Amino acid sequence: MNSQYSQTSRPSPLTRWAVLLFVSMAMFGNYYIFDALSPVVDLLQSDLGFTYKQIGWLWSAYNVAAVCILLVGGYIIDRFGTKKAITFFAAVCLAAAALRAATPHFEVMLAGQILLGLGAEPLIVAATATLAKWFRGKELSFAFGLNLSISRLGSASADWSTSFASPLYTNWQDPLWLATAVAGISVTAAILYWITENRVERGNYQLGEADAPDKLDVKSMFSFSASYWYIVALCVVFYATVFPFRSFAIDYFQQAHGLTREAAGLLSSMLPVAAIVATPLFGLWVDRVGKRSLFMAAGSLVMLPLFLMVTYLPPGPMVTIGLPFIGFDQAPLTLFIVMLMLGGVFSLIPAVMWPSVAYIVSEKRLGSAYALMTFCQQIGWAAVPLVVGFLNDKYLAGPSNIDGYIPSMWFYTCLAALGLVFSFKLWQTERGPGSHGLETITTKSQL
Ligand SMILES: C[C@H](NC(=O)[C@@H](N)CCCCN)C(=O)O
Repeated sequence: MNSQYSQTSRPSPLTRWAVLLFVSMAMFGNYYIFDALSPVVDLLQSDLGFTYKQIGWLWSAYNVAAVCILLVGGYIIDRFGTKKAITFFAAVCLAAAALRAATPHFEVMLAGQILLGLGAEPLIVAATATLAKWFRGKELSFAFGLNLSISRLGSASADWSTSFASPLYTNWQDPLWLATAVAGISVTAAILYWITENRVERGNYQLGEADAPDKLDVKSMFSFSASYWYIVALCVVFYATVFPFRSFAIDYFQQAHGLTREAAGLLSSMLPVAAIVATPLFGLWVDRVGKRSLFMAAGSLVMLPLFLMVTYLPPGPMVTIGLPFIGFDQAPLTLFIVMLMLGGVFSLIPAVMWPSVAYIVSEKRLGSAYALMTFCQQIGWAAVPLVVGFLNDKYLAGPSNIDGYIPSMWFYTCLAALGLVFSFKLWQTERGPGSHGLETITTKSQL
């Protein structure tokens, strides 16, 4: 791969890290906009009379749109290049955020979420392609880890907005306008990346081409190995559990556990906060020791009891949670521990799972492999909020009937159990003759 680059004419490391910063800022905005809906769930209900089912639809609309665009997103990125694609998709996200904030009508908000799905997921794909282009043969995994950390900071900031922007939470609309402003950061960062890459191109530096990263190759998609499909299956159930749980978490902590919005936001932010710190560290660790499928199985095992723990365990004493500059509040110890554990799993599994595909699939099919994996992920992730919204409505979940949340917690647990089965099957396969080296390949073994 390095042969693609002319070593004498490569851009400086400073330029590379500047590109990482700009692309990561674009991702920061992307993740913030998506997560900004969670802290206003109760306001959408009280101010606008939305049901849980409608709110479930708002999230699922994002995924349905993403599924559709993923079929052509790779082509758009390849055809127009990453700098134009990132800027274009960031602008789509900005328009989506504005549309979502503009009117109290459910249909308009739904259109905003659809537009967000059309912009946000291809932006993530384009960002991955950019990192591959700029960091291949260099610090690629580390760059991915840092990129994911900054993205998660976007998610955490949306949760923290319940504290640092608490005056906005007197109505459903102002927090969504704040998200629109953050989308402006994404567009600005994308333009800065465009300018940087233009300068590099004018300076006759060579970047090499990224692989076509996420173009869906229908013909070859069914010929991947069993290990690949176990990873895809784990990816589907893992994200179909964690992302919807996160989407409903702030409201759930408020309604079922009586927390203030600030405390619920802080508690929910434990998930991305843990991931910000731990994701690159887990990546470095796994690179050193291998044992990737074992790590995935261990993560799935830790996740299994967590939703039942928040449901059935006594809340325990109130403890102070929070961060300097963001704020502090009180939350039950049990919830705090569960969120930290979930944060650990949310760091471990993505840090191991996505790079593992690169060991299983040949480089020239990596784009199709990631596209297919993301495509399947979106379908699972689209379906679950609908089911959870349906269960919460059916069992009349709310502050006066907190048992109404139990069915959805069991539903998450069943998904987590499936994740454990798939990761265990992967571990079995990778310890046998069908192994791809997930357990054995380490940075040392590749020297
Ligand atoms: C790396 C992975 N990203 C995804 O799964 C994206 N397809 C969706 C992210 C949506 C967050 N707004 C991750 O974040 O773990």
